[in-house]
Amino acid sequence: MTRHLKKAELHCHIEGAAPPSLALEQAQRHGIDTDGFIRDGVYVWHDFTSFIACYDAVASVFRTADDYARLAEAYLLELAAANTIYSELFISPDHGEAVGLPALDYIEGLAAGIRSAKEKTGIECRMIIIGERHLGPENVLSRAKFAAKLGHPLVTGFNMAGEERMGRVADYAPAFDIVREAGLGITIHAGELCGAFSVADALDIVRPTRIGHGVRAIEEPDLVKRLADLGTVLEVCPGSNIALKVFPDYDSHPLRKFVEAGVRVTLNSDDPPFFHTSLAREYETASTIMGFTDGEIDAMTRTAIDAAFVDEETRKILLAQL
Ligand SMILES: Nc1ncnc2[nH]cnc12
Ligand SMILES: [Zn+2]
Repeated sequence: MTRHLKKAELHCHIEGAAPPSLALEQAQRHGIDTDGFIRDGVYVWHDFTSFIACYDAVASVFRTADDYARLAEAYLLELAAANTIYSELFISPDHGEAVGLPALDYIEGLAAGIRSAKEKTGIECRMIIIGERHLGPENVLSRAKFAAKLGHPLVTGFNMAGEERMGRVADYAPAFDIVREAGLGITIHAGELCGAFSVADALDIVRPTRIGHGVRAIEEPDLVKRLADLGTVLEVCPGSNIALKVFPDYDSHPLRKFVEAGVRVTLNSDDPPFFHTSLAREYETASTIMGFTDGEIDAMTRTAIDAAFVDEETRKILLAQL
């Protein structure tokens, strides 16, 4: 039982956290037909490409700042009810803009939801701006420039997500140079759809403190050692990896091997309802299926707080709660 354990999450995409019930309500409110992407109350996709198409369709039912406030608050209240003290949300203003919602309104809507959840439960939350890799280097660069200039107290980092098989990390290097210069925290999706070379590229070129997934680094023992030596934190999302068939089953999942090799790891849900999971379920799976002790799981939560993109005063307050 992990119900009693304090929890923290570094890797969850906000549109990917929308339960189908909320997406259906939103679709009804805006008169959008959901037959193409929700069937029998379940999101419809079968591989990474169709997952991204489904994600984009779900995102399109959130159209106003209030819609995004509602979504962020609902997700954070669910996390807080599961004993979660900290959440980092990946936000992609490109999804707002795709339905005519300006980036600043998108962010202010999310911020309102975050503030409301904090008032109700005390949960602390920060936003990480996403550049979507499949929108191309120019798009990611302009999103990085936007993030660097924003100066919003709740926006503390930058990440690149999306289609990892498109281009090489080097194509996106200028975007990361800009956000690094601006002092934002940096994390990047790598080693999920692509192999160890993608994680090595990320380390060489982006020099992030954290990597989203990173799990396919396991294919290269020297790279695993490099991650351990550098202290790079992996945002591991086991349920997502199984759902997307990065690994066939939990027995083949490398989380335990990373821990044994001294790599710093955290537990995350990624896009919970798409993958029939939740942060609470990831914790429970780590315990009951992957065999981690409460002490080992607590250590992952502590690692998440240590690696969180927050100011040191907030980190101290969060650590004191563990
Ligand atoms: N698992 C994932 N990998 C890459 N991009 C994503 N966007 C949302 N979920 C993602
Ligand atoms: Zn992700």
